[in-house]
Amino acid sequence: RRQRHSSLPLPPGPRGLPIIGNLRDVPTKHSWLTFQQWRYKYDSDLVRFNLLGSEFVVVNSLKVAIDLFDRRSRIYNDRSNYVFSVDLCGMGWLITFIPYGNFWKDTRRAFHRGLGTDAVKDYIDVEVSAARNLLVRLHKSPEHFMEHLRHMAGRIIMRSAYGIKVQDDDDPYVDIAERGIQALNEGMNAGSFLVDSIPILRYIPEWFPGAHFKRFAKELRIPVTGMLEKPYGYFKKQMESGADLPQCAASTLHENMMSKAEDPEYTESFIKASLASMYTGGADTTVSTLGTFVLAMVLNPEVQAKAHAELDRVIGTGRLPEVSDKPSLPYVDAIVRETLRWHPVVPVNVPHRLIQDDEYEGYFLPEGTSLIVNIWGILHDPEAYPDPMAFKPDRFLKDGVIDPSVQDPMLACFGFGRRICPGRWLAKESVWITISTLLAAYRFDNAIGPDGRKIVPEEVYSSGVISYPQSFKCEIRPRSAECEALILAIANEK
Ligand code: HEM
Repeated sequence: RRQRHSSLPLPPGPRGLPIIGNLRDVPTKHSWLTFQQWRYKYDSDLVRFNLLGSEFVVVNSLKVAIDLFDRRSRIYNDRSNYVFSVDLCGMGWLITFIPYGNFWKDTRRAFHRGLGTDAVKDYIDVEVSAARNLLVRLHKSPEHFMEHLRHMAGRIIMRSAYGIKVQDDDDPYVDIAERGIQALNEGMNAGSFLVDSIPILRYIPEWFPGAHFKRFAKELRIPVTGMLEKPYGYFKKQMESGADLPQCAASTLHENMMSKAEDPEYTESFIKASLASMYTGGADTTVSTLGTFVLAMVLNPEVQAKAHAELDRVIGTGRLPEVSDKPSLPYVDAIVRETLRWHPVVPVNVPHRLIQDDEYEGYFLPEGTSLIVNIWGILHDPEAYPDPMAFKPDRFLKDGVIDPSVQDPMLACFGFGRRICPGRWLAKESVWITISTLLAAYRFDNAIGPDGRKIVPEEVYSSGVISYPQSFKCEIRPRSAECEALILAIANEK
């Protein structure tokens, strides 16, 4: 029991039981729905709960998230709450889990140099070419659309991070990265995080009954380390052999940082961490966003028809939009915003750890508290977004243009403070390019079941850190003969 240093109360929240705290109150699935109910039940934007002695506070409003994570960023952006479990699974290099400190700052700096605001312009061609490749793959096997989206995301990141041109099928580097991501997800779900709440578990030998999580964590280290080392190894080999390397984050970082490094070993360690974090942070998030887009189009044919009408009017049929067309396509822009809002990829972010006692609006927040932002809750606040469960791009428009008075979902969906998603520039660009390209070429409809009736996909989402739409069936067809001819012409360009 910690000594309290304040007479102020803690934020309100459910009463817990001795030792386990609120373990039974926090659902393991779709926790964001419960967090939103708590907001109303306790009439507070800050709700507290306790898990096995660890204090948590859920932030349920944009204003509070900005006040704490942006305005008090020095003390609200640590992540040392996972050091033991992360070390156990060999994930210590992943930016998301690096505690606030010099290694994290250097890794983020490298990320910004490689894929930050300015650098991202260099990869527009990569994103456009990946979106065109997606059109061709969809034409061949539309039923495997989720796999094609995954391939496209891998293609963009491998090329922009390491300069690797991914093969059309069974690419070894995508395979390594995918196995690494799967291992990371399994590690996060396997209970290894218990060692952070109950540190004594660290000393339990692997053979001890119930210590299977330790053996499991050890197995995960192989794919997780492969993801860090193998693509980087390829890049380095190419570089050392004097091969003609395409412009990529790895080459930018070598030019700008490695060549001037006082301690090359240390510099290389954070460069490698930033590059591998690009794939880890960028692949699944992009796939989930685009999966949500396809689901939204199938469930909302009237929205799709409006987008098609806008594209036909502005750029003409049988043509693909270019990035420079963006300002003339406000309805497509509104669809991108609504896709990011409707089912945010990260509904509840990975907790930020508070590094010193603090007070906010009459509540005491003790050092060591883990703060979670209910991103889903913020993006489903009926005051900001009336009828929040519906997919309505029109909510962002007024007189045919984007209405600046409607809260941009990008203010919340990429997180907050110094931990805000460093890949958001790349993500924003590639999501817009892919959505506009898909809308220009294809129509998404309900699949027809064996009984001849339309199959209406359910809006069911997974519950991990990254939330995905459950796999669903749909029909994806070129919008017209002209569009089909365009897709076949792209296929023949190769
Ligand atoms: C639609 C796509 C994406 C969404 C919605 C998204 C969302 C997020 C969110 C909510 C966070 C947590 C921020 C916080 O803790 O407050 C995050 C962190 C992160 N994202 Fe993204 N992201 C996306 C795409 C990407 C891409 C394309 C990359 C890489 C190229 C990336 C790399 C990362 C990394 C490395 C972190 C960890 C940052 C840190 O802890 O310092 N993300 N992202």
